Amino acid sequence: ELPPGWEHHTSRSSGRDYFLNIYTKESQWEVPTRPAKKADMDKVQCSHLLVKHRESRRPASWRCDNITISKEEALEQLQEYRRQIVSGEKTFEDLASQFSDCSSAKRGGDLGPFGRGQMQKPFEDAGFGLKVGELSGPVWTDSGVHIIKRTA
Ligand SMILES: N=C(N)NCCC[C@H](NC(=O)[C@@H]1CCC/C1=C/[C@H](COP(=O)(O)O)NC=O)C(N)=O
Repeated sequence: ELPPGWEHHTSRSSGRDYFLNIYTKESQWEVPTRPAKKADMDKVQCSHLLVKHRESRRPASWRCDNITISKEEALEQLQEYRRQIVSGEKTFEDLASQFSDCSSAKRGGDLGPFGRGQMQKPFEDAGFGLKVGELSGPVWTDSGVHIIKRTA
């Protein structure tokens, strides 16, 4: 008998049993011993690619200690990254790791889960407005201009 919130499945490829959390859709090989955790609806998890410009609140980053490009130039760069992601030429994580002006670049842009009140408002509203897996258009904050991917 499984704890509540789990489904018992058999993997088609390996024939092994696995267990599916019916709330978060996460699966695991280990037999669950505790009830499945529900999605923490008041939090979202997002990754972002930030391009800073000379009017950013902190016009510096791990990539560049004095950022002088204009807002227009930052937007052009960001739109090119977005095009490459949407076309499938590049992955979000690759471009964020290489080009994001946020320290989260080291984690492919991942900011971890956050609730309301933590991020600058335009970023928060964009993140909470995305479906899981969806990619935002350009989002402006005092930090610069971002594209955001909601991951959970
Ligand atoms: N909770 C988590 N993971 N960290 C705390 C985030 C604090 C928050 N940060 C932001 O809103 C900017 C925009 C979205 C992401 C973000 C990242 C900024 C961007 O770079 P900066 O303008 O700071 O140089 N780097 C770190 O904070 C804020 N209220 O200022």
